[in-house]
Amino acid sequence: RPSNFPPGPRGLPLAGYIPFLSKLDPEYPHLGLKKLADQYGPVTGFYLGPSQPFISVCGYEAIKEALYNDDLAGRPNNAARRERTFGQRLGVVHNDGPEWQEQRRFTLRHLKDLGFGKTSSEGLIREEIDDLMDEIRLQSWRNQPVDFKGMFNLSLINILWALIGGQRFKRDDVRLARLLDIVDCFIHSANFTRANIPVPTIFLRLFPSTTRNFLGLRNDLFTPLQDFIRDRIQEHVTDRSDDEQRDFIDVYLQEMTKRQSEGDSSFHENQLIGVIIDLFIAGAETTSGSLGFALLYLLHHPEIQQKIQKELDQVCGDSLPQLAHRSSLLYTEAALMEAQRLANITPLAVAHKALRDTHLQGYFIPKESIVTVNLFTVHHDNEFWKDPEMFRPERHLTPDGRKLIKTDHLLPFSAGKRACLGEPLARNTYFLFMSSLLKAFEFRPIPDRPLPTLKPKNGLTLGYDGFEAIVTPRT
Ligand code: HEM
Repeated sequence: RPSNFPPGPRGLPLAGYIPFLSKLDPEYPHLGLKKLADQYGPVTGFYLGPSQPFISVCGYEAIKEALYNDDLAGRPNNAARRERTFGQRLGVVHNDGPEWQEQRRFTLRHLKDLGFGKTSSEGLIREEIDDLMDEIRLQSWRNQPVDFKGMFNLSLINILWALIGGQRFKRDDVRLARLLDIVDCFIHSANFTRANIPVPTIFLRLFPSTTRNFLGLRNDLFTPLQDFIRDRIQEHVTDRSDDEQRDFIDVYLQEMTKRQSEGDSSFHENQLIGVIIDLFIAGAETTSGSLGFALLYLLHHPEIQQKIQKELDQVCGDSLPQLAHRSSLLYTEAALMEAQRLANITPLAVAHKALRDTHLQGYFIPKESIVTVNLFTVHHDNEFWKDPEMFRPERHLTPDGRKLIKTDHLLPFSAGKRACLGEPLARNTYFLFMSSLLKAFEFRPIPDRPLPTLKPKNGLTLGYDGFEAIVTPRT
């Protein structure tokens, strides 16, 4: 250990702390790392194997410092991660340096031009809400319970795919079902901390499935998704025109042509596939998990559901809520914030990496350290929230209920240079789906059955377990 390295457990020679990682908390890595913070302090350091430093950052002060230190805005780079994108470092989520900057800026700018997070995408989101409501009406016919397992993923992939590829899928499209399975299986078979263990490429080549299972990185699942995206890109190549840019693929292809004539360029077909896979993986499960957990909390708290519905009726009258209503729907907004705080969909964000030697809370952080920010510990900060385990929307409102309290103790999308790229779209989607569903329907638990569990399904993000509810139209 270099001098002034953060305090933490020693582990074994050569293996470092690897054998003990899963023992910290067998189910949830963020809870395991929190235990280390309780013992060693907010910045804890240990080694994965003989030479890979791992820094776990917990608590508001240390996390804020880490997120705004640009030296910590890199991403781990290992062979297992590169497998997802043809053995190269591509895309936005697992990239860094000038290539990441260029791809992130381009993606964000052009998705915004296409309506990402603006009112112009409201129609697109509304179309998916209408379709989802039809499905709920169909399932709830004659008071049958509605099954919410995987219910939202399809709508969310459709919103993303409309912006990226200019199409939407039907609910019974088998290609879509397969893509959704891939995303779900990849995210929920993964283990956040083990995924960072540096495994040499030779092991991946010689024992691919053992290594993937050990790391919890099932990159082999991506082949059909890559093929699907490549086919759609080829369709765009043949039928696109320079005069009309229908979607993100058109815009990207145009940039590719322009840049390639200029020589060396980070814009190429495999890069585009990497970016699209990132948008799918980062965008669908996170938003779907947020919606599922918000509904679950409201099944557990019918009085809060009624209060939201009362506000929706007062503000929106007979119509479904729109983005324009948002600033008047303060209680609804507070309840949605509270559900995000408690659900902790991304409790450890995405792993960061130290791009150069730096310091955090006075400790020395060596270049190439993997750094995790435990957002869960901010959302469950006893001192700040007082009763963090309680679902209490009022905590996000001033005492007279007339203003929302915005605080950076609520960080579902993280912060700093690496903050979520999809935040504007995610916020609008989350608000429009939840408010529309609650305006149109009442959600109740199934009588004589235990309330559905709030215990999250583990993985790279925390998901809700499938649940059923009685859904009745509101008059
Ligand atoms: C409620 C839904 C969402 C939540 C809670 C969420 C949360 C997050 C978090 C915590 C990070 C990691 C930040 C860090 O490393 O410090 C992240 C990164 C990212 N998110 Fe989201 N996200 C959501 C929706 C979306 C959507 C809809 C998209 C795309 C359309 C998206 C695209 C991305 C991308 C591309 C990154 C990587 C950014 C980078 O590394 O530069 N996310 N998100």
